[in-house]
Amino acid sequence: MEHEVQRVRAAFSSSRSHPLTFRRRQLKALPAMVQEREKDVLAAIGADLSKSEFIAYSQEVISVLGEIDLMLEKLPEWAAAKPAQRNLLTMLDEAYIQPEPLGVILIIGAWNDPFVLTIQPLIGAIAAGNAVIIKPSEVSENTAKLLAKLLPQYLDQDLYAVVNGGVKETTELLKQQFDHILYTGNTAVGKIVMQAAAKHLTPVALELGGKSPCYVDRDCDLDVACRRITWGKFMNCRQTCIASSYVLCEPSLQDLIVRKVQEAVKEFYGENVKESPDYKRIINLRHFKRIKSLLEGQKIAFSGEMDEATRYIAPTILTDVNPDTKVMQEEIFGPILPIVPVKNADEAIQFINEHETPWLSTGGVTGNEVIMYFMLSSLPFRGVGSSGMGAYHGKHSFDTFPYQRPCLLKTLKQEGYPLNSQSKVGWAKLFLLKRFNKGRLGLLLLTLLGVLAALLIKAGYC
Ligand SMILES: NC(=O)C1=CN([C@@H]2O[C@H](COP(=O)(O)OP(=O)(O)OC[C@H]3O[C@@H](n4cnc5c(N)ncnc54)[C@H](O)[C@@H]3O)[C@@H](O)[C@H]2O)C=CC1
Ligand SMILES: CCCCCCCCCC(=O)O
Repeated sequence: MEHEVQRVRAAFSSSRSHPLTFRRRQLKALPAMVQEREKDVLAAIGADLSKSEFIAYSQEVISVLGEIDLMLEKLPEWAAAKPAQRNLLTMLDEAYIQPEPLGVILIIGAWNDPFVLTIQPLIGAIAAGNAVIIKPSEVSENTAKLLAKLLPQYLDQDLYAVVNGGVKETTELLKQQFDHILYTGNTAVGKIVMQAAAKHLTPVALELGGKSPCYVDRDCDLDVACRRITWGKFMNCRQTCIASSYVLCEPSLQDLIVRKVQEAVKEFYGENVKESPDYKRIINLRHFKRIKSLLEGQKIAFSGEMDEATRYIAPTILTDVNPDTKVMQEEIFGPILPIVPVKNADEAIQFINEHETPWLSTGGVTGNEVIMYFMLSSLPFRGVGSSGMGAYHGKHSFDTFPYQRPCLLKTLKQEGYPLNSQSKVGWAKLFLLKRFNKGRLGLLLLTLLGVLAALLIKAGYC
């Protein structure tokens, strides 16, 4: 492992990942890979998560292709140095902010959307000029193996490496020094990642899990609301971190919501959900048993059907759910929709605020919608509090993976050091502190004085 990280670091030290032409070439290789090996990519995702080709493409491939197009279009603008505002003391100097590659980035992916959650951060890291070690989740092993096979065929093999393996390998990787780590996965492991990173003072972006509350108001269009909740909640068997976890509504709406979600399930997946090609399975037996245990003692208003042999859990709705039960305490990450009755919107807000983040301070918010903000690259994809820190997608990836290096290139003419006299400190105060040059007239005078002083300095009179 150490050798692999050193190999990638040596490639980064050669600086060949820096030029924009190189970054563009690497970025362009990714859609080529997706196009030429589309069948393999969709088959691997399908084998891991039983997603049909249509669904795998729309959930995992489209946003990757969109992200690459955006990066290619915006790279020259985002990577360019940005002029910084100068003050009277630096009027003759050059001041700018230059986005610089950080170095070697570690990307640790999760299994639930194994392609997009690994490749989308990779795009940002490449665009920002970094070298990258990619650690796909071992749980989605088909996608992990395919990435290890394909990426070296399309990308620079020394700068971008895939490391496969389980907890042992990830633990070993985390002992190495990186310049940034982006981890997607559960909160408990997020803490392990952050502890490991702290040893090297490595910055982290943690994309973690949590609860995503969904409040259904009496005045909303209930048909539309229930269709959207159904789509987000049961897509990928709700193995999606940002889909609604539970519904809060007035008691009088509860039965209506059950009925309308039930209707939408029938419309989306047919009479027999188990036979629907669009309905997925739970990723493994461990998660199947965990989700099953969440139903103990609950009032099941719809379905609850399960089949351990095929890890099938039907879209299931629980009503009158007690907030103190396990299903409301843990992240569900499965197709179970608890409904918790509350008196009104105020009580819903109070309920959400009393629970662990995401509270009303959430990583993201959607109104009249679920999930879809993931598809809009102009919005940062992020958690807050216990659902994580740091953001990526589009420009936000570009603000995460390079660092913004402040650059001040000073003229050689203006030399006033050392600042060791009362009069020099007086001049510095006058030039730098607003409260010493209050009032428009004073400011104008001061500006004129500054310009005059600057011209005199430039002309060599001082
Ligand atoms: N905020 C976000 O963007 C997203 C968050 N998630 C969250 O991810 C979770 C589901 O993924 P997981 O089951 O955690 O995925 P997982 O079991 O695949 O773990 C994620 C990664 O962590 C590594 N890992 C696991 N245990 C480890 C340990 N003890 N030490 C070091 N590394 C370890 C694995 O090798 C893997 O690469 C859910 O909580 C979900 O909410 C999922 C998707 C998106
Ligand atoms: C139009 C399809 C939208 C798919 C969104 C996929 C979200 C992936 C990240 C997650 O697991 O939370």
